[in-house]
Amino acid sequence: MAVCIIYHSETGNTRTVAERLSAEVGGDLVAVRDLAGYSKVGMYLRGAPRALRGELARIEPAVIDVSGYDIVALGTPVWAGNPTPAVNAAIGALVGIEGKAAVVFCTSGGMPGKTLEAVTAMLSNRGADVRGAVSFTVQDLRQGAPIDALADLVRQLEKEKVV
Ligand SMILES: Cc1cc2nc3c(=O)[nH]c(=O)nc-3n(C[C@H](O)[C@H](O)[C@H](O)COP(=O)(O)O)c2cc1C
Repeated sequence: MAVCIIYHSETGNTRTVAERLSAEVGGDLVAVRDLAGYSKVGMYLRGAPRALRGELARIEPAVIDVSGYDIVALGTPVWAGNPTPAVNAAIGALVGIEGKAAVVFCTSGGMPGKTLEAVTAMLSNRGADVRGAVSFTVQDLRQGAPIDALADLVRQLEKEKVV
């Protein structure tokens, strides 16, 4: 069962979840880069307002073809209670997402706001079948908390696809 794990991460937390998910369930990792190249301060001064407005970043890769996969996992950092502009753009960059099972996840300082709902809505608008959403806090991740809730979701989807 082919799993594609797509994520944006500026400071490493969302990447950590993505890599741990890949270690547990397998799957290819796709790191989305925001070409704005934010500094730490720039993320707050320029990035957060853009996230709040739901803007799309210029990203690399510009096209993300998931047509060869069965399941797509998409992860975003929370910026100002929203997905990042890079993730907004990544959803637009997906090719072959129609009808595909998907799960979404985010990492935050503890106030994820409407991030998971927003990602779910955008993916659904692209025709994905979003089957679950999991929120992680930086504190939990630092303490090595398991990512079972997310890995189990993917495993469950794999089971359903086999039968
Ligand atoms: C610009 C900016 C805005 C943020 N806004 C929020 C927020 O609204 N709520 C929250 O709980 N954490 C917020 N955070 C914390 C991040 O969501 C958290 O550190 C996340 O794990 C970062 O992911 P990354 O390490 O993959 O880049 C913000 C961080 C940045 C840089």
